[in-house]
Amino acid sequence: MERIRCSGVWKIFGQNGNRVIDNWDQYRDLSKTELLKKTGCVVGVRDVSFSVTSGEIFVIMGLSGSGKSTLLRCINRLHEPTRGRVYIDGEDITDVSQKTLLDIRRRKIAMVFQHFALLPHRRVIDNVAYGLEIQGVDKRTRYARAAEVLELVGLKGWERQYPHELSGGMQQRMGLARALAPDPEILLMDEAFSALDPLIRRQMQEEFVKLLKVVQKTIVFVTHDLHEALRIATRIAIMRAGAFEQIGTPAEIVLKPKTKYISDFVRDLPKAQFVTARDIMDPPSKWAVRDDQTGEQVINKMNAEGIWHAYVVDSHRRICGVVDYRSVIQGNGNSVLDYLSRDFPVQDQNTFLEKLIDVAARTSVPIAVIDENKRLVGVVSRERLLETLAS
Ligand SMILES: Nc1ncnc2c1ncn2[C@@H]1O[C@H](COP(=O)(O)OP(=O)(O)OP(=O)(O)O)[C@@H](O)[C@H]1O
Repeated sequence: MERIRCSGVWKIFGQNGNRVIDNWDQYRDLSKTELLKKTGCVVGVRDVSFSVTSGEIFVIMGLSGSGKSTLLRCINRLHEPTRGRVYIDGEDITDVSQKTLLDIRRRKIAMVFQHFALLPHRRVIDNVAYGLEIQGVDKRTRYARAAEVLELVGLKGWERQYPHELSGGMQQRMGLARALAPDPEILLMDEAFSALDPLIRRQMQEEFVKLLKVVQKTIVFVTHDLHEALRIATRIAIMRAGAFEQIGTPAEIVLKPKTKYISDFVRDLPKAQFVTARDIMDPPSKWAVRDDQTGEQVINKMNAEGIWHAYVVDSHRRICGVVDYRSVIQGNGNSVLDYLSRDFPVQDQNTFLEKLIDVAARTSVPIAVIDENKRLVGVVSRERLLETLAS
């Protein structure tokens, strides 16, 4: 379900921003400084359109000054877009009164910043309950909820400490707990993990992704760190000079950069750490045969697809085993089950390329890829692995 939609959003800082937009062709080739000199304006965001669906982690990534924070702030109108529309759950929030806007923000949207305002003289649990207090939630309910979200972010046992008694990483969790307490549907996060040192940061990223599997939220996450973006994103938008240069899944960004700018960005990345089985697998239909088929039918299928192995699945798409071309063609069994071998490599669809390479090195059978219900969802062949590595 679509939660957020930005349509042709511009943010120009300075007077007469609309005039700059109307005459953009005239200004597009100017540097930032030249534009400022000529018009007194600075481009924050330039004609950006995208939508984010429920459950997504949409990461806006780009170098300093590319417009990430400005765009994020346009989503909840902390910055008033100069032009364009922003829809939250289908409602055009660029067109609502200040009162309605405040109400939408309070009910649906929370923001998490790199540095958030702690209340130093209040205990951790008071800090987390504070947002609910402002909303007029009664004391018992807000403290029960605060305790619940503190447990969720791994801070159970720290409720009665003061913020300064917590490490940076724990304070960041506290910030997250505070944002989660009112149960917002949308979280806007601006460099939320940037203050953490690398090891803790990585741990936070992993926990964050895990946490989001438990609490379904829609996230827009700003970062200047490409590794962070690739690790946590469902989709990434790379910004450059106020505009989107490319939007795509981490694998699309890494494997199919659309412009030289992006390919320069991703050139030295260890691809194998960001591409998963899901990104490169062939569809299961190419490799799967049903357990009630005859040997002849299976050979026909293997000939047609040009494959040496076929995975045999039951009516629930669960794998029964694998058959290889030679044994089926040389054999005289009736059913494909007569040739079944249960010795095959199988991996979860989220397995990273680096692990798949290890697995492929130990077997000649293509790797079966399964989902959380253990159903065959694809196959990664040796050819596909080599192709990906060479790309
Ligand atoms: N309040 C403002 N007034 C004038 N110009 C601004 C304002 N806020 C941002 N800008 C300009 O808009 C452009 C985009 O800034 P923004 O802060 O969104 O970039 P960013 O990608 O978030 O950068 P960083 O990673 O450094 O925070 C920059 O050129 C900046 O100078």
